[in-house]
Amino acid sequence: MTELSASAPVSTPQPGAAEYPGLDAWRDLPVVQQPTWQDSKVYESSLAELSSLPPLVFAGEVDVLRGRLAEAAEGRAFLLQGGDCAETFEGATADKISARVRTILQMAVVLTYGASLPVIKMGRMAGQFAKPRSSNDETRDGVTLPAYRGDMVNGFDFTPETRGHDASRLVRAYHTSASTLNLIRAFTQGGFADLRLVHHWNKGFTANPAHSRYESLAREIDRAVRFMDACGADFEALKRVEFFASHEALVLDYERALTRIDSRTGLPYDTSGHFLWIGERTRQIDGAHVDFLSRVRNPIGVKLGPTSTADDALRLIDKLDPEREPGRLTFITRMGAGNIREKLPPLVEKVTASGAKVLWVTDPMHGNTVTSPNGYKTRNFDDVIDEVRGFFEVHKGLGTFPGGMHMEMTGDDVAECLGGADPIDQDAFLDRYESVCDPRLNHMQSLEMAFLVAGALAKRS
Ligand SMILES: O=C[C@H](O)[C@H](O)COP(=O)(O)O
Ligand SMILES: C=C(OP(=O)(O)O)C(=O)O
Ligand SMILES: [Mn+2]
Repeated sequence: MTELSASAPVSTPQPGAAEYPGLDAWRDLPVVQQPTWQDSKVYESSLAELSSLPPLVFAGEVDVLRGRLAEAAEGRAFLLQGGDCAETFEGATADKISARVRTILQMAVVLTYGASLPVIKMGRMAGQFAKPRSSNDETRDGVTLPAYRGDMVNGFDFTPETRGHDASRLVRAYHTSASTLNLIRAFTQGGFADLRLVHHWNKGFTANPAHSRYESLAREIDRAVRFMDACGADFEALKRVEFFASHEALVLDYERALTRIDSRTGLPYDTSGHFLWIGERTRQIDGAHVDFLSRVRNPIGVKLGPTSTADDALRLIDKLDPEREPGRLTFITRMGAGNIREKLPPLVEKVTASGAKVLWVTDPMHGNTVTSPNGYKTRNFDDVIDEVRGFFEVHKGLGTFPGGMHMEMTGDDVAECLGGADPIDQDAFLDRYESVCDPRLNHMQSLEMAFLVAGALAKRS
């Protein structure tokens, strides 16, 4: 875990923010990866505005999700969590959002059908606008500027104006999340996600091995659906899907301003998303992020990289899930393909022995980032697959449940990760590398991954 020195934000409780004992305790703790806003007046007024805006998600939905994740922690469901490394304001278009949702629905169908397990569908969407970085600065051709930290903080263009930390972006992040979530809700509740459209989701994508495989699976599902239809089955349940929104809870002022007291329970919920996770760079046990998230009712994830010890995991459980409530805590392991078989077993063993019921999820992306010879941040599809295989092997060996996967993926035909059945090579990066942060699996690589995981899940039983 990289430690950056804390750059203390100008941070004070905002008028109108929800009152609840302890919600501001994080302000007195060491904090890393926070913006240094350039204008304190804009900062104050942006937070005051955020505090008065409606919640993005409803606490009741958050509770439903906690129940679903509890099922996964018990081995009766599987979590599929995917989306951009960094969403952008510009990228929040109907086409791009629908392609991502479609791809997640397709992956979910592959997994549900192949593994006969309910799949919890969750986007790294509608809020994934802030990035932790390994360096505060970026240098290009001898010019050094602040690193890009996500559209919630600064812009990607390499100019001093754009790279300044502008707090009015917090409000734009909220509105972009709201419109993204609105479209997701429309798609998933308004007919687009109807399982009878299983073929339709594949339209517009070029023919290649994963797509043909998907087509034959869709034909099988179609036949089954027609059969059930002829038998007079009720298809209401197939018309809509549950889809949850998640992001890394990084900029604590934003998360705090969107925290509300639920009128039903009187408890605080961070209403910026259903599920929030703490990143590998901000999971310090005595730090601000862990403290703040310990105080909200949402289900929480924590990324665990290769330096994580079993003791770290146990202390995180004590702090974030003292009641040992299934569904409350998810460990998202991102060890790297070369490490997972050695580093994961002691963590899983000790956590299991402690009696805690956490959900184990694999993020096979973040431990496998490399630079291509032509200078792009990339990942080899083979390494990503190898980490997934390692994750399944370890859990099989220990008799624990491999409960989900966390992917950086997109519905578009980009070229950012190397390899796959219709292989991407580094020359393709020149035209089709679009990510502003980490490389994502493209539509086809994502489907291919879903087939692989469905096979591994099916083999378990
Ligand atoms: O997802 C994010 C990246 O892994 C993280 O922002 C670090 O990236 P960097 O090493 O390019 O800063
Ligand atoms: C920064 C990320 O991951 P990690 O905290 O695991 O490095 C991320 O998920 O984009
Ligand atoms: Mn990333």
